[in-house]
Amino acid sequence: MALALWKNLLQTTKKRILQQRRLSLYNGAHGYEEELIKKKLQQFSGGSVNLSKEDNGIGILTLNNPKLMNAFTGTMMIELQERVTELENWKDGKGLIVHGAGNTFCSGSDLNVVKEISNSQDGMNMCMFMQNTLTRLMRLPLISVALVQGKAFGGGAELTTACDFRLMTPGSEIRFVHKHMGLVPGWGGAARLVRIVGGGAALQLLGGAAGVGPERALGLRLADHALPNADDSAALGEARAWLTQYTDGPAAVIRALKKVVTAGRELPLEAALRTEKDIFGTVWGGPDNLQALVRRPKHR
Ligand SMILES: CC[C@@H](C(=O)O)C(=O)SCCNC(=O)CCNC(=O)[C@H](O)C(C)(C)COP(=O)(O)OP(=O)(O)OC[C@H]1O[C@@H](n2cnc3c(N)ncnc32)[C@H](O)[C@@H]1OP(=O)(O)O
Repeated sequence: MALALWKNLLQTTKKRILQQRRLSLYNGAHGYEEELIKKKLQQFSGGSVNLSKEDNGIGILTLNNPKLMNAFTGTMMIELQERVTELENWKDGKGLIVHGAGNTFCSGSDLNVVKEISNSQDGMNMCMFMQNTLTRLMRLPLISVALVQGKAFGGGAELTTACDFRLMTPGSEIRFVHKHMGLVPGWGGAARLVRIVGGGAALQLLGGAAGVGPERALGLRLADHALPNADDSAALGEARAWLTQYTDGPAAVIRALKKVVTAGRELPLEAALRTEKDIFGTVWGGPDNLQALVRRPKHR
């Protein structure tokens, strides 16, 4: 009995590790040394990344380092990875809101950390670490929203692009400041930005390194909606209400919807079609489908 349980646990753990590898971009074959960079990042502590999972299937991910405008310390990068793993294992989840504490989003990497890891090996490992985490965040079977209050600068701007939608409050600003730091985005922000706004607008945003408020962001299709309220809890409530219009419904169906969109977004057409077929197979004839057939709703 104990042996069977142990074997089961081993198998589940192996499956989970394999799944994380499949969803990640980099491994040892790419010269990526995860344990090395985690050990390094662990030295730079401060702030936290918190997750609360609500009964409505919406997760609230909070970047919590308001003293530094929610800049990412080393331990926050590690905590973000841990929270993403938690979300991958949350089978009832349907949506996710990413926001910052204290009425602001995130001012990127903590510049004190950047200075300490400015050598090439640490820089490449940190870049791969954050790309892995943000790619897994983007691929979660949850409809995700970045709630941009205050400033989303540098890596903070990059993080917004790993969400499906960006909502902006009055006075908020997304700004790719990398040029002024002698850098280009390294957390996958450029590749994702091109897919969101197109190559021309991405070059304007990166080359100009200027702040973009809600109105211009809506025009560029960088933002999906402007919220009326800048106040912390009111904005969170409004973001929740906005997201609920898309997450309302059975978890299995909402999660399957996000998966077919991820496939369409990332795969060549034939592979995306095959994936869509496989995901279709998971809901066809399933409980939600059979119940709908009994109800026979009219979609007037
Ligand atoms: C690979 C790295 C790259 C990436 O990941 O893509 C990066 O992200 S590099 C970091 C890019 N971000 C920045 O350069 C932001 C720098 N900060 C600012 O421009 C301003 O602080 C602000 C964000 C516009 C806010 O200005 P303001 O409202 O006037 O507040 P303060 O400047 O007084 O900020 C309060 C406090 O927070 C500290 N702070 C802010 N951002 C960071 C940061 N990224 N790293 C470290 N510390 C940060 C700021 O220094 C203030 O602290 P004190 O000086 O102790 O008061």
